[in-house]
Amino acid sequence: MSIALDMDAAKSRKPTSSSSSSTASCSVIVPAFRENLNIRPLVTRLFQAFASHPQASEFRDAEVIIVDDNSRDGSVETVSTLQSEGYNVRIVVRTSERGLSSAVVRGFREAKGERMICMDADLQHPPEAVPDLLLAITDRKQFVLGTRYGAGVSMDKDWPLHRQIISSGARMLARPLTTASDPMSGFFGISKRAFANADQNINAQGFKIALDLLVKSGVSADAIAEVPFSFGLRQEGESKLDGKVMLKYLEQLAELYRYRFGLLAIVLVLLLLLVLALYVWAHVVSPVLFG
Ligand SMILES: Nc1nc2c(ncn2[C@@H]2O[C@H](COP(=O)(O)OP(=O)(O)O[C@H]3O[C@H](CO)[C@@H](O)[C@H](O)[C@@H]3O)[C@@H](O)[C@H]2O)c(=O)[nH]1
Ligand SMILES: [Mg+2]
Repeated sequence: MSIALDMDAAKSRKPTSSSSSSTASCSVIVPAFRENLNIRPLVTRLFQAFASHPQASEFRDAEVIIVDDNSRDGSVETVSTLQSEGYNVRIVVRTSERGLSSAVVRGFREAKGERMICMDADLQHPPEAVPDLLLAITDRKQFVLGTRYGAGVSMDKDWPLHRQIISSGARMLARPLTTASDPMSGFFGISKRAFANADQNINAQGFKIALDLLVKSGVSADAIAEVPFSFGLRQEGESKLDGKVMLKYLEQLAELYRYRFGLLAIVLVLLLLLVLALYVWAHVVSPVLFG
């Protein structure tokens, strides 16, 4: 078996496909770093979900692209075995770049599908929800967001409290940029066309690529579909989110505020600071000084 670095390791078809793999109606992009143990269950569950969907023919040519940052943990070999079993999955191994968002962008650029989904490798995003997410991308809805805050869905009760708090804070800070309920979600989809609109301006730092694309693709609020899903627990391995990722998010926010509001961003920040100062004065300083 040959391992191609920074290029497709190989290609093949999913077992039930009878059509050419040179075109794909749908692409599923999976950023992955040290996810070998999750790759087989992810890929087999995805193709099972396509095959058993009432509109299975829509997914005849579906492809899965794993964008791996040189994990060297057996992921390439696992993909190769899956290919030999007939699954239309390939792996891009990047050797000179690192990072979740840039991996996703690379996958979107490689994708053949008109409709594209991004999902994590660790099975926190249910593969069974992918067909409906893909179908939610239409001419009118160019963006689909898997949301953890919709009716009837829940965060896994074991998701750590500190992650829930960080996530809510991050969501609040993004409010001025988008009306979407869960712009922090790593489970989302975009049409090739909307992605092309954003491509020149993407900031592929950090983890929050959906937010960047929401702002830069210029999709209007009514062109965003939302599909609730239950956010599960990572199956194998460890989360890669750390303090550095959170800092990158603040940098990204500053850039997006500038992008969206220009000079007004500075006024907005000053206003926020003023409100904060007034609050501190009224609730902390004034009671101490004047009783
Ligand atoms: N190629 C590549 N993939 C990466 C990298 N860092 C993380 N990934 C992959 O990106 C996916 C998500 O990484 P996790 O480390 O599992 O992130 P998380 O803490 O669970 O965060 C997820 O949920 C957040 C919402 O709470 C999302 O905001 C975030 O984007 C992500 O989906 C996994 O498939 C992981 O292997 C990287 O540097 N390179
Ligand atoms: Mg995870």
